[in-house]
Amino acid sequence: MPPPGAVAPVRHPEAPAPGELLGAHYDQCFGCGESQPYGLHLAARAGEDVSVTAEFTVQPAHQGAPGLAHGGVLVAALDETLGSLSWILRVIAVTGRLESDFVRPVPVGATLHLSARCTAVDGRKIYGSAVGRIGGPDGPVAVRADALFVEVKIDHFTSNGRPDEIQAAMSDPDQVKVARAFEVNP
Ligand SMILES: CCCCC/C=C\C/C=C\C/C=C\C/C=C\CCCC(=O)SCCNC(=O)CCNC(=O)[C@H](O)C(C)(C)COP(=O)(O)OP(=O)(O)OC[C@H]1O[C@@H](n2cnc3c(N)ncnc32)[C@H](O)[C@@H]1OP(=O)(O)O
Repeated sequence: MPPPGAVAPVRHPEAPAPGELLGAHYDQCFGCGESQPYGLHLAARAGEDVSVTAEFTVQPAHQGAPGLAHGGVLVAALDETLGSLSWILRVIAVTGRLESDFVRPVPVGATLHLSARCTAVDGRKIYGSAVGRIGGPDGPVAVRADALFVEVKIDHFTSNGRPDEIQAAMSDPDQVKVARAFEVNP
């Protein structure tokens, strides 16, 4: 729950337009990267205000029980969708806390229709909620989560990530472009 002093989130003036595909923030990301064979390959789009939508189809590699998605994978999908709100706020943030409810089992082959919105901002603390529905964008809720993200600087990654991957990312012009987009924040 956001504290009493929290304010409404503000859509960044240069945020992608509603409906625009956001693309991967890192090609090796388990959530959205194209280069992760068993990743979620989650594709997120900008929504109205400070919101996003995303889809993820459960693959056999994502099973927990026979024919059912692993709960941790579903939480990863919620986390990734919430993280994509960064593109709308133009702020780099990492998950500090994520509380999830599993409401319905999600079979392999099902597409999870996700939506997330930022509910409040309090300094570096960013609050958000997400749901995942099955059977269609208006289908029943299968999973949901409330989260607190904390704004960080780029050195959160460069100081803590394994040097091999950091060096590879910093020498990839596409990756540097993504990082730069978040550095200017009026
Ligand atoms: C060159 C390569 C660049 C690559 C990246 C480039 C660009 C990225 C761009 C876009 C991103 C787009 C999409 C991202 C999509 C998905 C990603 C998924 C997100 C994740 O999957 S990300 C991984 C999991 N995540 C972590 O790996 C975090 C580990 N963690 C920490 O790194 C620290 O823990 C941190 C930074 C969270 C805080 O540390 P800190 O020292 O900076 O700040 P501090 O502790 O003071 O907290 C400040 C205020 O938050 C409150 N607070 C903190 N944690 C709380 C909790 N759990 N519950 C309640 N309140 C909490 C405090 O109570 C205080 O509140 P107050 O100010 O009121 O006192």
